Amino acid sequence: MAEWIDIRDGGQFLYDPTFCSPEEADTLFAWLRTSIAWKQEAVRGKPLPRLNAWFADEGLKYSYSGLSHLGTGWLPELEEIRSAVETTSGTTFNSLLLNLYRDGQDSIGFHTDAEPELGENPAVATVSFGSVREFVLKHRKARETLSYQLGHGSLFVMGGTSQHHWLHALPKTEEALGERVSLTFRRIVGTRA
Ligand SMILES: O=C(O)CCC(=O)C(=O)O
Ligand SMILES: [Fe+2]
Repeated sequence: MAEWIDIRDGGQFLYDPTFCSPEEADTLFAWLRTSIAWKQEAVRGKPLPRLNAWFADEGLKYSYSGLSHLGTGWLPELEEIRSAVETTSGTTFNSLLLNLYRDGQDSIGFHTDAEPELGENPAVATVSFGSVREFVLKHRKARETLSYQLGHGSLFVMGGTSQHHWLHALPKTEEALGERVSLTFRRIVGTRA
């Protein structure tokens, strides 16, 4: 059973490399590639170096890339993963941002997931499929970085005060890598329509 690990300044994470069995992970990865309407979003006119999709509880309002969205519900497959993530992480989630990194040149730069609509100490749970990618956490003030190789079928949860003190990123790499999909579950609070 994966355990929570304390990091500097009240941050916490949990890593479960065998969250999905290899067979489950293969099936879900193939399903995600073909069943999700992936879109390249642009922020201030600049295309993001990855593709995205969103799901949220029906009627839930949230903003993303500067646009307001209204949740329209879940697909059964995603609901099943959400429920397993909730059990392992001991947290509940009402929204999901999916990322598709097409190759090693797709990435996400250092940022926090500290949007006000996620509340004071948000937990963000990431399930990974496909190519193994490096996930880096960097403390805002101390010279400390933590690096994890997020593998096919793994679960990584950031919790506690992580989003106040730590930035995270999925750096570009020159390695010839195939696709990776990440499912990032979040809980939006206090914005119900
Ligand atoms: O793909 C990942 O593992 C990280 C994605 C991320 O940080 C985000 O979507 O906010
Ligand atoms: Fe993030």
